[in-house]
Amino acid sequence: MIKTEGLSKTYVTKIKKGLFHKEKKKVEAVQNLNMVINKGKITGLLGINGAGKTTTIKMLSTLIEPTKGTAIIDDLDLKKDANEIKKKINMIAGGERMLYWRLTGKENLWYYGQIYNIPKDILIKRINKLLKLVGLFDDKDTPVERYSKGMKQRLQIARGLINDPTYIFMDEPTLGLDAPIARDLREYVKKLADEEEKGILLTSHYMNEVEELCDYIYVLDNGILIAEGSAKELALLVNDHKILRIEIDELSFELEKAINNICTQFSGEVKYTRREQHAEIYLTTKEDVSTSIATLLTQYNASIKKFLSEEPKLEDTIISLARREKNV
Ligand SMILES: Nc1ncnc2c1ncn2[C@@H]1O[C@H](COP(=O)(O)OP(=O)(O)OP(=O)(O)O)[C@@H](O)[C@H]1O
Repeated sequence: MIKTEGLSKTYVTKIKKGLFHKEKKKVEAVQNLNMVINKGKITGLLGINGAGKTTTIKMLSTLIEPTKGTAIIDDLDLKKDANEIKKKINMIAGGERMLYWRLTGKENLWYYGQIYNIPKDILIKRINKLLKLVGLFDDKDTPVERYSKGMKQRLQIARGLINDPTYIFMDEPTLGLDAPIARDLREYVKKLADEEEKGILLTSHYMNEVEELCDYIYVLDNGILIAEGSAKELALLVNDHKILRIEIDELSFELEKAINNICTQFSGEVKYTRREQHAEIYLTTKEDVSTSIATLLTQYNASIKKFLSEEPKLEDTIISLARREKNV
């Protein structure tokens, strides 16, 4: 298990003021973060741009030192045991960084294996296993410059697994990939947690990806942890209304009046749109009124074309949470 304890990072940069004067500027990128990452689970780290996600991953990967606080990784302390921790972790970033384009896929993995001092016989077996895992075995002797975007990204995953890490930090792993390739990658990520028991920390701008993959989510805003929970739990924190989207063949004024009554009763709002062939009803209420509305539609013999009870989207939730913090 990884447990961060008051993990914090303040960047100090100098900005030019006039010709000869420089002023120090402090950015509190991450403040007092307490978070848990379990083995065999995918933990999400979300936030709008500049929230502190990459900084958190860089600290956990021992690339930058925390200003305050620490993290305990199994029994090791991030600040004191960085060398031991490096063997247990790895980072997978989106994009095409960290790969050597003139080397083949296999040579890239060999190079990174050498950095970790992995014994030759183990490394050969592991490289073959990883190339098969990410579906690149047949292309192992092709230079990376001839790989497609998706192939490069799959090689990134293999590179991130070369030291057989217990914990993997994935920063936007599907960034810029086409939908089918991204879907395949999500499958790999799921497999790593479910079948290989890896503990994964994932940041992503794609909300559907986070909703689909993450067991537990932490939400950062301006470096501060503002919420945590499963996607459903987070949605419940801000979305206190339910949405019903209905389409019927014909909307009589009596039925409209009856729906209005229910709506008033449950402090809701309703919008009607009459079209040539059908009518649309968009209803938001504090409580779930789907059963009452369905009963009403049956009573009035309405011919129902669509009846959708919508779940609040995680993206709306994150934006609402961030707004709630700023009181806007
Ligand atoms: N090396 C640095 N020096 C100074 N400030 C930095 C540095 N790196 C990041 N920052 C600042 O720290 C804050 C957090 O940045 P970080 O990159 O961790 O956020 P993020 O959530 O990953 O953002 P994004 O989604 O845009 O990648 C931002 O205000 C950023 O400008």
